[in-house]
Amino acid sequence: MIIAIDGPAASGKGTLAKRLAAHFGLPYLDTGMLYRGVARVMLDDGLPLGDEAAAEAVAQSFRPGSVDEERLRGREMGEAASVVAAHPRVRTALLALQKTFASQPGGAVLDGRDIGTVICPDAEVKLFVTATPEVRAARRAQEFASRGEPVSLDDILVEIRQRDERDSHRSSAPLVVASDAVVLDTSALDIAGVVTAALAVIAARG
Ligand SMILES: Nc1ncnc2c1ncn2[C@@H]1O[C@H](COP(=O)(O)OP(=O)(O)O)[C@@H](O)[C@H]1O
Ligand SMILES: Nc1ccn([C@@H]2O[C@H](COP(=O)(O)OP(=O)(O)O)[C@@H](O)[C@H]2O)c(=O)n1
Repeated sequence: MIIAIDGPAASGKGTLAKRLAAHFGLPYLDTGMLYRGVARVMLDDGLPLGDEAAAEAVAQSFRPGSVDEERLRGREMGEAASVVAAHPRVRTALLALQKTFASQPGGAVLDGRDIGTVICPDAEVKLFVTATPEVRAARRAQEFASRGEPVSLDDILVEIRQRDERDSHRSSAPLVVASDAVVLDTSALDIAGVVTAALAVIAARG
């Protein structure tokens, strides 16, 4: 079974994806880490994020796990990832790796922005996980604070809105709800509630 999870920043995609992967014993790929990784290498090498050809070259040789995850989770990395992710050639360069991961025997869980629309259009289960920008900003602010990176809630809200805007309006694989996805609004749900709702959707799909 392939479970495709998409949604905007800090909606709880990764949290749900990990829980479902553990529940069903499936491998899990956080595809956002690929774009964060490409952006990290660009920044480390002093390359401008807007240079599509350079970003494509980095993406073509990028190996998941080659950059310490801690260096990908920082506040500026979500924004930087969203800039390189808007380059069509970067998306093409990362396509095969994601499709190969998804085609493992037994299936897989992937989360990102275009899993149900581009990477796994035939996934048995497609979930679009969302929450209000205010709730998502509060969750992310708490996450940064617990990592020792305290931030202003207002600043995080502005950043989340900017990222939503860029991810939803780019020409290549924009963030949209797949026509056959089930939308899970997690604004008023705790993590256990989201997992229960997702398992109910999966059970209903047989
Ligand atoms: N339903 C929820 N209620 C409260 N906090 C949540 C919920 N889902 C996720 N979180 C927390 O919100 C933050 C962002 O979640 P995460 O799964 O990383 O989101 P995404 O992968 O969509 O960016 C994390 O700190 C996570 O623990
Ligand atoms: N499948 C994906 C995954 C991420 N991305 C991009 O990568 C950025 C970071 O993704 P992420 O999933 O790690 O970000 P969060 O939702 O965790 O904040 C997003 O804002 C997107 O621009 C994408 O374009 N396609």
